[in-house]
Amino acid sequence: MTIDDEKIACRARAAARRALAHAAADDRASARLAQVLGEYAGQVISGYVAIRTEIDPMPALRIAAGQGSRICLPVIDAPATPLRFRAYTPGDALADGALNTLEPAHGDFLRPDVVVLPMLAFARDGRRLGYGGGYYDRTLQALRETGPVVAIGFAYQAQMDDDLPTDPYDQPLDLMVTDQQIIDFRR
Ligand SMILES: Nc1nc2c(c(=O)[nH]1)N(C=O)[C@@H](CNc1ccc(C(=O)N[C@@H](CCC(=O)O)C(=O)O)cc1)CN2
Ligand SMILES: Nc1ncnc2c1ncn2[C@@H]1O[C@H](COP(=O)(O)OP(=O)(O)OP(=O)(O)O)[C@@H](O)[C@H]1O
Repeated sequence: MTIDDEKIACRARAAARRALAHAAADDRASARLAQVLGEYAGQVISGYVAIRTEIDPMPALRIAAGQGSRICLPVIDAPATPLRFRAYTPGDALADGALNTLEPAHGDFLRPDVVVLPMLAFARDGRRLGYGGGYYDRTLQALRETGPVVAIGFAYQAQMDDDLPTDPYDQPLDLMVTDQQIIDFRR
């Protein structure tokens, strides 16, 4: 199998585990994410609007907004380009974006200090696998080239896969928050 085929197989397995975890979800993961985001109170924090069975970061983002953080959401400009981030107040209306996503139609473009990002699978060492668009890989690479940024993965523990295939361009996570634990890969 090529690495691309291995990624496709790993995505399919992780999606099935994620769907099971999503059906049984409680609010433990949200509480953990809110706790971690509290350490970045007052900073610019990017979230996402959950699609399919992704774990929902909005409850924690609302709490972060209440702590003086500015929230933003990813906006797709074009295929194979980094995401941009638009200011967002939790509860505001969203518009249809590309690839079945929802995104802010207006608002300032911000550079996030913290990026909370979804995934299909992660490994215990901070590697991550997304849907295959390479959007977050390109985006984190660009952000890391221009200054500090903290990449926080948010997922169900069931999405862990230590054997997930990785390429040299895959951008690692700094922190991982799940329904069961917080892992800091920086130490
Ligand atoms: N919630 C969320 N927002 C996100 C991402 C994500 O993974 N999750 N992204 C992370 O990169 C960016 C968008 N990238 C995406 C890449 C692929 C698909 C995707 O496979 N979508 C479809 C197929 C859509 C179509 O072709 O119409 C699907 O839901 O099956 C979605 C978003 C930015 N926003
Ligand atoms: N930093 C980068 N610069 C240029 N191309 C990149 C970069 N990162 C990834 N790519 C390209 O993006 C494509 C998809 O990458 P990959 O399969 O690793 O995405 P993913 O991690 O599953 O998705 P995402 O990052 O959107 O969550 C690959 O063809 C890869 O060549």
